[in-house]
Amino acid sequence: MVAIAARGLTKNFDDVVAVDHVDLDVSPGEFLVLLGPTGCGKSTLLRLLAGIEEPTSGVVLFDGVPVRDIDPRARGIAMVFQDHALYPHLTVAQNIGFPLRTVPVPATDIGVRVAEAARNVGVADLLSRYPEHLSGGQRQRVAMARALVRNPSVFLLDEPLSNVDAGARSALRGEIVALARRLGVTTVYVTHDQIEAISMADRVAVLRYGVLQQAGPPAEVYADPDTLFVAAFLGTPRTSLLEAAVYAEDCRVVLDLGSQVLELPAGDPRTAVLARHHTERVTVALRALSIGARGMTLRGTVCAVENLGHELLAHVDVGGVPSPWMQPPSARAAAPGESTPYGFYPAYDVVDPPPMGEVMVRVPMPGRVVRGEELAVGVGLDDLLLFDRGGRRIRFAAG
Ligand SMILES: Nc1ncnc2c1ncn2[C@@H]1O[C@H](COP(=O)(O)OP(=O)(O)OP(=O)(O)O)[C@@H](O)[C@H]1O
Repeated sequence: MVAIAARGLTKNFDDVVAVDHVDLDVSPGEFLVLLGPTGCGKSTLLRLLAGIEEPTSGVVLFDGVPVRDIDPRARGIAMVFQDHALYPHLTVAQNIGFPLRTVPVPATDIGVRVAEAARNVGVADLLSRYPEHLSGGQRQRVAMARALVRNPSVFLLDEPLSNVDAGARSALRGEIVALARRLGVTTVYVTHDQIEAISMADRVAVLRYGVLQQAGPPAEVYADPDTLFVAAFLGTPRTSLLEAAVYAEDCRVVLDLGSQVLELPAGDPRTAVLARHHTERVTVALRALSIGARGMTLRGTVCAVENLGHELLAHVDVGGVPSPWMQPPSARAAAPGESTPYGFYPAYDVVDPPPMGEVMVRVPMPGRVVRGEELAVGVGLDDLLLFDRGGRRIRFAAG
């Protein structure tokens, strides 16, 4: 098992800073997921970690040794990409065994290793087939077996499931994690899918414009985001972002949302911390709320209801001012596929605009809520994630 470390890792392509002073450690045997929107530098960072891209500055270390000083064959890296790129004229067995052609392995061992790799990824019964007779998921399994047949110590995967249909994808997620654990390989997995990241990672590292925003266990990064970007990027249903001004007077602190205010509980030491931000504009990030009293109250009108089967999701217009961070590409007449200045595409795009000035409210089944209904929604102090104008978290706890 190998420990991977990035130190001050930077990669420029002309005037594009694809990876910007990244410091990151991946422990031996860890499953780390690089997460971020398209163009944020995930693939470039992965290639830098593999030593196949030369950094503009900084270094990648494998067990303390610069990866560029290690002979590529001795790095023990297996890579899997989005386009599994199998050889169409070779059978599954021949595809899996292909990397062993260049290593001194006795012919009898090749068969054993191919069979073992195939078994590991669940394609042992497909060995004599050709790639054209495989489903997308099966092809990606074969690509993984081909990568693993050399018994690597580092496994690097770049969006391996994006061409796999939704049904096979969720099964493969679990299998990839189980496989990486069983083989004890240090794994770095790239995705722009937050659900994939959260469900697979030991730790998730969120990137935006090449800058590492936060790295930590998924539950921690989700619940305790350091930046507005992380709060907005992680969350299903999407996190609502509302503009507010802080107003503090004596021991009273309110968040002025424009059409209504949230009065924070007086006397709570966490409230006192916020008083230091008197008159500042902040962004309030709210994950889906639930019905019921929670100290503070937001009032609004139900403007849409989604039936998710196990619950209803009410979009409640609270008359808030949507954060400028959330302007969709349509607001700037961006070309399809273009990212916003904040890198939100594809999480927020023209077809599926973000909830503007709304909050999401979960209504458990059997529940009833209809469009046009007035709702009073409870908000607890712990529900509020606040960010300053630079998108940095304002924490209630002192320090
Ligand atoms: N070889 C290259 N030459 C010039 N610019 C590049 C090159 N490779 C990447 N870039 C740019 O660097 C930035 C990061 O690209 P990268 O492919 O690493 O992002 P990504 O997060 O993996 O995106 P995606 O999810 O779309 O694959 C982008 O702006 C991209 O256009």
